[in-house]
Amino acid sequence: MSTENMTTCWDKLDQLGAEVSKNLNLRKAFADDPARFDRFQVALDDLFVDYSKNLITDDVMAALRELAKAAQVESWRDRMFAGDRINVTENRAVLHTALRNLDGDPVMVDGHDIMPDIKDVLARMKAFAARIHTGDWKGHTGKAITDVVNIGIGGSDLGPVMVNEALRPYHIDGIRCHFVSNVDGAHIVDTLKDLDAETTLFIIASKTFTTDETLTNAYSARDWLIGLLKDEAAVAKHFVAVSTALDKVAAFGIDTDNAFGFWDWVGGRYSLWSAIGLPIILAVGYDKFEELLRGAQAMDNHFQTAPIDQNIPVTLALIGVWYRNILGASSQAILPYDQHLSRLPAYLQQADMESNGKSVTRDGKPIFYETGPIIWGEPGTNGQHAFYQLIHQGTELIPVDFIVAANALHPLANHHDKLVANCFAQAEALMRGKTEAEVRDELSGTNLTPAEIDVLAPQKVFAGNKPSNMILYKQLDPFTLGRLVAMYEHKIFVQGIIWNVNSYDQWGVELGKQLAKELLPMVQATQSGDARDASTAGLIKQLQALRG
Ligand SMILES: O=P(O)(O)OC[C@H]1O[C@](O)(CO)[C@@H](O)[C@@H]1O
Repeated sequence: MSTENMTTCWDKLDQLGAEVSKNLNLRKAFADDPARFDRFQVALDDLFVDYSKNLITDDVMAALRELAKAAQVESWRDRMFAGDRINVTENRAVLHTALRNLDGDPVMVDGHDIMPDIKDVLARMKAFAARIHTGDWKGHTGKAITDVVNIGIGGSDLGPVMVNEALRPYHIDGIRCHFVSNVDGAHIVDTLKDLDAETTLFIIASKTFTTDETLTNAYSARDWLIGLLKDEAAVAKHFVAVSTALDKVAAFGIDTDNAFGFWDWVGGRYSLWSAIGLPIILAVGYDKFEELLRGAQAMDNHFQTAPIDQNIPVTLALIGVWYRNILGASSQAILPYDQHLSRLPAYLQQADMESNGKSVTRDGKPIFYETGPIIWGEPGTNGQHAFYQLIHQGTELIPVDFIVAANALHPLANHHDKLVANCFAQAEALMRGKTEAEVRDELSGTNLTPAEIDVLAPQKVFAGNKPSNMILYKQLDPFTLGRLVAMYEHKIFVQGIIWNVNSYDQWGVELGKQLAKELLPMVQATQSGDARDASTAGLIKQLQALRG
């Protein structure tokens, strides 16, 4: 990318930012321009994105698209899909897109077509899931499996958790999936409390098979099982693994015939499409998993072929850059009006913040501009009764993604109508606000005194001009969920290119892991903590005192 072109683009955007901050009033912009909604929208079939309620003008969008061109987003995109090693710090390709390239061209890594390997693992997962679902796979005592416990953390947990919650209406009867991630023993103890060892299957999911939390939980699960079934041989029928490190799987004691592999070109937070998706297949069946992959593939095709001005991930990414770098927003709210998407914000926290929470460039130079925003959110309407106050009347600029389905997958149509009305109402309220004149007009009909009105009126003013995207689709089926998740993956990719960071490493998680290892013997009181900094040493002493 040419730094000079980028600088010219940023200068132009800065200038537009000053103009927009001063002059753009969204309520007026809609009143003055009846075509605003028609102009600021992008779609992929029924997946529709209204971005007209953003603090943008045609000039802003044009300048942002110039920025995308200057950053060579399209050629980086093509390099990613082609298997170039764009994860430079780990010298790896980034090919989660190949995992859903179900009927596409061969994808080559080091001269080897990876598509047959991908299809082979899919076929093995399909056959395994069929054995579980039909009861053909028996536990150690000859009973069929009723409960599956996925033990994993981060990317080996959040994706399947989010998808299994999102696809709850598609769950197969007779199989319950549970997820244990936290090293806090409460997580596994609470989960296992109501389970029957004879009918429980554990999936140990870890890309590296070295993650301490996962191995600690895996060993506790093993102890629990052997303790109840009184036979070490039981492990063979109750433990399977998902990993890129099949040698370590074998060392743990799981037969590699019962292991499902994936590859180093799949990033942990991009891995739900790989064997990491096994709990999804067990929960909803292989065919629904394939629909999920096909949805992601549809978004991949769109991302690769739609022109920049009609490209959903590119558009969302550019609008995010506009808020982050020009208008000074530090966070992005993800507000799905869908109870089944309750884990989407947590999933996107890892996807986005672990990818773009960086402060050096791909080639190791310090960065002097803002990169990834804080991602947060909760489903509506619950959030309305909690934190929306701050979005409407607080001092932060918080761009919002509203996400909602036109149709519910449950029979309570009146609930869904209210849900959608609330979702649209929030987007409208944020945009239009309520002026002091409007508030005073309302209060004039009450029996408040003029002095009381003077105090109350400013409290009831909504500044408005608060931005949001509305992401609307027919229904939350596996295909749509696949499109939605891939849309965010590619949004994150585009932003990473513009910010010149490597979105596919995560060195920022290492220091804490290293220090936890050092501190463990001090917490266990087998080593003195006195040499640590005064606060840490003091905390260790205080801990020992409290333990008596
Ligand atoms: O699948 P693994 O290797 O156990 O790693 C789990 C998670 O840990 C991380 O490395 C961060 O701690 C994530 O990137 C990853 O998803």
